Amino acid sequence: MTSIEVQALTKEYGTRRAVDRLTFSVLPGRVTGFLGPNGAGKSTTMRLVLGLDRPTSGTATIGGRPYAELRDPLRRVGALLDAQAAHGSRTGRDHLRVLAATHRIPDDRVEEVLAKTGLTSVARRRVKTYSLGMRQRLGIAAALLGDPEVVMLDEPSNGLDPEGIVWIRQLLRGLAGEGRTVLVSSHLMNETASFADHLVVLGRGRLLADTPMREFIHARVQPRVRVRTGDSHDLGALLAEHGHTAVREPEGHWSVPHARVEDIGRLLSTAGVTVLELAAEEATLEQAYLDLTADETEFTAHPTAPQPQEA
Ligand SMILES: Nc1ncnc2c1ncn2[C@@H]1O[C@H](COP(=O)(O)OP(=O)(O)OP(=O)(O)O)[C@@H](O)[C@H]1O
Repeated sequence: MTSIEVQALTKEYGTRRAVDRLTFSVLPGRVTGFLGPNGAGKSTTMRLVLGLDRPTSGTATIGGRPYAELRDPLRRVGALLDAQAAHGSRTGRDHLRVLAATHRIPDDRVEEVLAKTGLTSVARRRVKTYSLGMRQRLGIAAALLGDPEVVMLDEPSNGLDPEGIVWIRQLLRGLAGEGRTVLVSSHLMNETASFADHLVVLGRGRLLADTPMREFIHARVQPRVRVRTGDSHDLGALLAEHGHTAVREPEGHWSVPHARVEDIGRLLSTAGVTVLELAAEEATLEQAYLDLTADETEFTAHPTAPQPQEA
């Protein structure tokens, strides 16, 4: 199957380095989440992979060839970069038929992707009447038209309603399950956590991480046990006797880092403590991501300190 290979890829706009010596691979059979703060270089990298922009140096290839050299590119690579790209005065169906005709793709396939993206009932409407979510679906339908081995989607969940978000998750998992190479950029961490197997994270054009998602989270955020008790016990002292450092949170519960829920539960039960809540707090992708990118964010709102009131 086909991988995307990015090798020492660099793109400068004037004096600004948007992409800085990036090297990574996107492999088949899994969904790779492409993350990074605003302006980190995700869209630029995707544009370079798709031959829409020329690198200053380095290479980006698909199955060993630059995009421009692919024969029948729509059948090899499907991409959604900008959901607004469709012609507003065409119907959704006609937009796809025009694309299909230029690649000798039969009209039956247009009907298939309309059905797959839930657009059959609105296929006769002009694109300018479509909501943002419907345009996203149309962009995804266009990306899937050639039944490509490689699928690249820039912010595909943008504008989708909750049902659409569930749909895209299943779609991405399905594409990877069929052995395709799937690269998806997103700002939504919970979303990305629900569909990605692997992550590539950029900050200011540089590679910050290229790792399986589980490893990415567990290397940065420790799982904790959350406990709330009914008694006014000094839980901190009790847990300290057993080698745990518990922290009392402002909301009133206790957090016990590096602990297992089974051990804490047994310990509290033996001590006769009334337990109201006991849960394993899973580390989240959002925590891990914010930890990694804290210093890489170009646009950060700094809270201003309150100024002394003038008399
Ligand atoms: N055509 C261009 N001309 C000049 N600068 C550009 C151009 N395209 C992108 N840039 C700059 O390159 C940097 C990377 O932008 P890019 O859009 O690739 O980031 P991104 O990670 O996709 O951001 P976002 O999450 O906001 O979409 C930014 O500083 C951006 O201003």
